[in-house]
Parts: sequence; structure tokens; C-alpha cells
Amino acid sequence: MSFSVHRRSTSASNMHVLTFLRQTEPETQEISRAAEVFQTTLQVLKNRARQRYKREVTTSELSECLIPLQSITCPQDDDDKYRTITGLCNNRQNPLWGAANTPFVRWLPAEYEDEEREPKGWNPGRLYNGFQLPLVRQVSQEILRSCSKPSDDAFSQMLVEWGQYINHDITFTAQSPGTAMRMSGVDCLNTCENVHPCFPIKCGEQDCLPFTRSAPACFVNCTSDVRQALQRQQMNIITSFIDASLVYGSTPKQQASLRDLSSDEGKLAVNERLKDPKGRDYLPFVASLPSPCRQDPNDVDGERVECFAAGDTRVNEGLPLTVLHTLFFREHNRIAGELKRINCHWSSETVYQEARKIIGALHQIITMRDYMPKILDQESFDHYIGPYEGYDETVDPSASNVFATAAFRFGHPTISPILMRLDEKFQEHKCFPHLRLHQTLFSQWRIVKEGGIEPILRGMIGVAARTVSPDMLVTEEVAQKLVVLNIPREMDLGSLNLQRGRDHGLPGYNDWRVFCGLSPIKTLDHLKSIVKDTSVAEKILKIYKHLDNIDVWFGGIIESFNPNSRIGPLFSCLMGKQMKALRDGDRFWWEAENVFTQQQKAELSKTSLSRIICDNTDIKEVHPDAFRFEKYPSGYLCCDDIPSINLEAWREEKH
Ligand code: HEM
Ligand SMILES: [Ca+2]
Repeated sequence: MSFSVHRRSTSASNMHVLTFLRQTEPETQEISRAAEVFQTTLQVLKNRARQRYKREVTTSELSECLIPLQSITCPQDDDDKYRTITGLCNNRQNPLWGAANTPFVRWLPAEYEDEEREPKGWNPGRLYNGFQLPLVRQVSQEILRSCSKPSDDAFSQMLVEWGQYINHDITFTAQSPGTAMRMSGVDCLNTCENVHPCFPIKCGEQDCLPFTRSAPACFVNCTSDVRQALQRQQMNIITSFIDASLVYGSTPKQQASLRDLSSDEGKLAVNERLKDPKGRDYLPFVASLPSPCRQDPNDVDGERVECFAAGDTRVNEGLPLTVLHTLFFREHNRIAGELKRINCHWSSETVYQEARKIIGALHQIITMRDYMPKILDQESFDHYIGPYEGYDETVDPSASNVFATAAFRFGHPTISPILMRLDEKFQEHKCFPHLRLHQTLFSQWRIVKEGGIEPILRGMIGVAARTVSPDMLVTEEVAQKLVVLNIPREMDLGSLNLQRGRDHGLPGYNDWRVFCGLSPIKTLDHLKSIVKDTSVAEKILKIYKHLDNIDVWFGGIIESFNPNSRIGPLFSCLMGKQMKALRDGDRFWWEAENVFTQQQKAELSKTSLSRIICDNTDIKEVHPDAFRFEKYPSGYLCCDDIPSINLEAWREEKH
């Protein structure tokens, strides 16, 4: 089309020409229209706020949302030796990548019922491929509990526990805060209605379990994708990097509260009230009360045991988790002590940062070298992760929504219903017998009053990973008795995972298969070949009615495992992709250039979880690979024979 601009004198026609000249491609028009809607909405809100507060209110004040990007100044080369606590500025071009309190990235766009924010299953009459989505509770109760998986006892319980522990270094989804509830005037614990932020799990006609939606994330980090920007995104409140943020925290305030700032040794603060039976340190108690942690019911007059404080607030969720936190907190202080001895001239800050840097590296090595190859088969590992080839600043290391909400939850069906506690000979402890899982949640007093961390830790390395029993995929204990933080009613972890996926609008299982280059499941026979259990496949089709409607977490866990791995093809892809991004997109990855010296790297390679156990507990014999299971004493070595890091490689001459 051609047109000519006639000079006319009226301002109206000038206006017309200007608008005309600004018209561009249809795509751009669409985007502009969308932005217009967004802007108009903001304007309406601002006007309301102005009326209410009787003054001008800025957009950022209005929502406290729009962090001005230009206000982030990254440290210059000299001050850039260590990671920031928030993860900001790891990538100098994209300082928000991987940082705490930024949105999960989407590998596929969300599918909300109203395009923007309503979860899947929000509107009762809504059909997907001609059918309503099944109730998550029905999927959880009728199928999850009747699937079977091949069992093997090559690995120890530690393999399961490390999964949860290291996940707490990578993702923590923000929940809708109390203010959201106050704004809408509803209490999500006591409603069966879908009212933001409540999205209760329906159990029958009248009954439901409480569920609060994840908090929406602010409009940052997604400037290039307007659809994403306008859709509700969820927020990761911790650094996605494997950087031991669960030891040190993800905010300056949290970090400061965990440090021992009174001494010059660069240590973490220890529990002032209690020591373990051999005089070793416990994590400090949290200062703020009341705490959700339980007390010994048989010792009502005894000393109160509060919740422990660590870099991640979920530390008290279960005993094995608390044990791993305790281990690395002690390891920090042990390393800090050594470093100070070797380099007396180092300031407290230098000792702290150098110890923190080493602890971060240990988390990376144990995860990538020892843990991941047991979760992924060799072929998938090579395909999705491959050898390290240096820092790649074009890789976004942020955690993806599907990883946090589905893939890394592959571990939930492997949770053991029983926690074994073992004595020095790795036999069931006479004084401290095994516990049912629900007795171990928020029960820190059992560490303090029942023999320290050792009996539990021996159970983690000396007992085979739960061999999933054929009739219970998600163990009865978490299907019925899960106490979730302050939610008083019994909870069902399978339902929570499914509801969370729908809350986040995750696309279905088949969409993700296509994303990963796998063929979508279109027939019952195909499904049977994937699940390798005819009756389960039939049940799935009966409940879901359409194969494209299968929820992604559910589809991922019912796939039969790849040979020599703990997950099927879909989760191998999603886990592999994420792990690669966490490694290649991390400027401070332990193998990256100029992070450690060659000599230091050689020393770090000698690390093992077993050595860390030897150095920080009373355990004197270990299997060299803490994730492998062999029945004691076969394969066990005396701690003296387990290699350790020589910190002399960190010696620095005083300038
Ligand atoms: C006793 C053991 C465990 C308990 C009691 C537990 C419990 C929970 C609970 C209550 C949630 C929040 C669910 C929601 O509302 O969406 C959760 C989230 C999660 N869990 Fe577990 N879990 C355990 C072990 C594991 C293991 C072994 C893994 C992985 C190998 C794992 C991976 C995850 C992941 C990835 C999330 C999402 C985290 C986030 O981004 O917020 N969990 N778990
Ligand atoms: Ca982290």
C-alpha cells in the first residue's frame, strides 16, 4: 500500500498522520494493544489509590513490584570475588538471572483458564478436550496408591534425602502472603470455594483440603516476552544457583542473623543453649516465637526445643533434612577454623567468604558428580548435561517452573514411611527405635534428646532407599498424615503436587513430552508401553478420559524408569536441562576459570559426603560413597581411609 502525506493545516489531521505513521506490523499492534490494556489497568488502580490516600501514588509504590532495574549496580571486578548473597549480578548482563525473589522461568507458556491467572480446574464446568479434569484427590487416592515400581537396593536412603536437601538450594516457591487473604477477606483454611488466593482441593460434595495459591511474581525478568509478562508467574524466593544458599540464606538480613559476628573467625552462629552428647554444635534456635516445632510429649517440664535456624526456613520439615543442615553448618565452622589457622592474617570476612565458597563447591560436586549420575542414566546424562565446557553467559540459570513444580518432585513417591535409627554397629538402635514418618516432621527435640544426629544419619547411610512397595506409590504416611507447616488438617502430598501444577497453569504431560522431543501418548497401547503396567494404564485413561489431559507431575512419575536410573524419559529431559543450566550459567561454578586455582580444584575433587560425615560427627566407619547401599560392614571403610581436602592449598602469603 502506498500513501502520500498531504500538508494540511488542521491539528486533527496531523494527529491522524502521526498515528498512521506509527502503525507497524500486525504483531506489534497486538502487543501494543495488550500493553495498553495493562497500562489502563494500572491507571485505574492508581486513580483509586489516589482517591484513597489523597495524594499521587507511583506505580512502584502501588505494588512495590517494579524493581527499577537500573538501580541494581553490580560490583566491579575487584569486589566481585565472591557470590552475592541474593545471587544478583552473577550474570553481569542480566543481573537478575538466578537471583532470589525473581520469577521462575517458563520453558512453555502457562495455560490459565482465563489466559492470565485462573488455575486449571478453577471453573467447574470447564472442559479440556471435551472432559473435565479429574479431581486431584481422585488421581492421588485412586491411582497413585496403586502403582508399582521396580525396586532395587543399590542405593541408600541418603539418595532420597539429598534430593530434598539440594532442592532446597535451588527452589522455594513463594506462597500467597497473608495480605492477599486479607485483601480478599477469605481464610484459605476454612473455605471450599475457589476465591483468590484459595484453591481448595475438593474431596467430595462438601469436603475439601485447604490449599493456598503460590504468590504471583513481579513484572521483572521477562521483558522480552509480553505474554509471559502479562500472565501470572510464580516466584522463587531463593537463589537457584547451587551455592549453599540453604546454609547461608538468600537475603543480607538472613545472612547476618546466621553469622557469628562477635568473633573474628568467620564462623556461623551456634546454639548457645545446647551441645550434642560429644560437645559438638547444634544449629541455633530461631529467635521468633511461637515456633511450629513440637515438644517431647513425655517431658512436659523439660527444656523446650525450638525450631532450628538455617539459611532455608524448611530446615525443620523432617529429621534427615535437619541432619544434613547440621552437617554442613558444622563443616563451615570446621573449614573456617582451619583457614584461620593457616592464614592468621585473614579478616573474619575473608575467612567467612572463603569457607562459604568452599561449602558451595562441595554442594556442587556432591550433586553433579555423585548424585545426578544415579538419578539419570549415563546416556541421558551425556545427552542433556555432558562434560563441562566453561561458563556460558548466554545461559539463564534461573529455575524453571516445571522443574520446581513437577520434575524435581519426582522424589516424593520415594519418601520412606519409616525412619530407621541405628547404633554404632548399624543395627536398629535399642534406645531409639524406628519412627513413622509423621513422627519425624517438625520434631527437632528428637535430635537433641535422642542421641544427636548420629542415630538418624546412620539410618540414612545404612538403610536401602525405600524400595517402593507395589501397593503404595506415595506412601500412606504422606498421603494421609502430612502436617504442612501451620496447616492443621492432614494433608496429601500427591494432591498438593497436582494442585500446585494446576495453580501454576503448567501445560499437560503430552505438551512437555513434545517439548522434550518425545512422542506424545495418543493411544492406550502407547500408554501401556510407557507405564509398563496394563491395569494402571487402563485406570489412568478411565480417570483422565483423555490422554492430553494428564497432569505433568503425574505423567512424569508413572513413566517406567530408564535403565539404571530413578526417573523416566520426560523427567530425565527436564532434570537434565535444568541441571545443565545451573552449571553452565553459573559464573562461580567451581570448575569455571579463575574461581579456584588448579591446586585447589584438585583438593576439592577429593571431597565426599562420607568424608564430611567423618569430619563432623561421631561416626567412625562409612561407605566411601554415602549414596550406595551395602549391608554393614561390607564395603565400609574406617574414616582414616577416606580421602580429605588439604586446605594448605588455600595458604596465602601475607602481603
Ligand atoms: C519427608 C520427605 C518430604 C516431605 C515431607 C516433603 C514435603 C513437601 C511439601 C509439603 C512441599 C510443598 C508442596 C506444595 O504445597 O506444593 C514440597 C515441595 C517440594 N518437594 Fe518435597 N518433601 C519431601 C521430600 C522431597 C524429596 C525427596 C524431593 C526430591 C527428590 C522433594 C522435592 C520437592 C520439590 C522440588 C518441591 C517444590 C519446592 C518449591 O519450589 O517450593 N521433596 N515437599
Ligand atoms: Ca541456591
